[in-house]
Amino acid sequence: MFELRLLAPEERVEDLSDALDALEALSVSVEDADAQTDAEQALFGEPGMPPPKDGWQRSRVIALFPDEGAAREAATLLSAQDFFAGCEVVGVADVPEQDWVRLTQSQFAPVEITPEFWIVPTWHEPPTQARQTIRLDPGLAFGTGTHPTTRMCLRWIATLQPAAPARVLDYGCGSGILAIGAAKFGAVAIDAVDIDPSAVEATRLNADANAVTLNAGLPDAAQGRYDVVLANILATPLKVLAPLLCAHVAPGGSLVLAGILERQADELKNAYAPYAALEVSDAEDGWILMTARL
Ligand SMILES: C[S@@+](CC[C@H](N)C(=O)[O-])C[C@H]1O[C@@H](n2cnc3c(N)ncnc32)[C@H](O)[C@@H]1O
Repeated sequence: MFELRLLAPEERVEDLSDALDALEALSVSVEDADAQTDAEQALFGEPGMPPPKDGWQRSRVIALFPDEGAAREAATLLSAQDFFAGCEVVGVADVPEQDWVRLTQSQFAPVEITPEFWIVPTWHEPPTQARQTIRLDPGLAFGTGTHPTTRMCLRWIATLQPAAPARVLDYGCGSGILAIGAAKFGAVAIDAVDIDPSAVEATRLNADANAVTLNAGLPDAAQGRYDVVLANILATPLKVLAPLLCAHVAPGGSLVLAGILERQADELKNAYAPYAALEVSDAEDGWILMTARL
């Protein structure tokens, strides 16, 4: 395979990517051309959402083609377009054959939640100190343990006492990682719900792979009261869902919310004030975990 390397200002990245797709590039990736320099720009997206921009001030756009002729022809065609103004062809290079599966897998190492609790891809051996593991491979649904919001929820779950059998609701389950974590820490009756049917399917598959019994479904599968209600979504839907989520928490039960940025703490406290007194109980990389006892 051959890669065509281009430089583009931020406002040209979308047009360039669309044109490369139309020219049947096998893949198009965009990187910060100033990465690892003082001019590097951080682009943050909320969990499950794309970053707020299409590219960086100076973006490196790399398109993969099956042969050199196709890569060079794409460079010629693009250079003739009006929207190419301000862009630059850096070159065409041969990409050595690689074991792509192995390369992709090598990017997903086990993730430590606590020194004894780890998320471990199926192609890895669990670390020797792991006493509890969730086996999970990257898939279509959000939740592999690499995002701070998921990790904070899992750290909270790891404090559950195995002696107290708990009915748990995972609202916005994604991959099902929180529901599976709750099962590993003693929960006995677990409902995991999501508006996305592919997340429901992923949750079922991941639960089976972890030998965990749970009930996965669309949101109306959540019924009655639970000892623990977990929801890692985003601040705006969490505010809308406040009465519904709180109505699912049993008296004396716990509400655990994530997907909230530090600066959103007061908005969330106010939205939940009629039902629960939310407190910030963990923080990581600008994200917070908010919990309440009802
Ligand atoms: C950030 S992911 C969290 C996944 C997983 N629970 C975790 O902690 O990694 C949020 C999930 O919530 C789901 N979701 C978003 N809005 C929802 C809503 N109103 N009701 C139920 N699920 C929702 C999304 O489809 C997505 O799978």
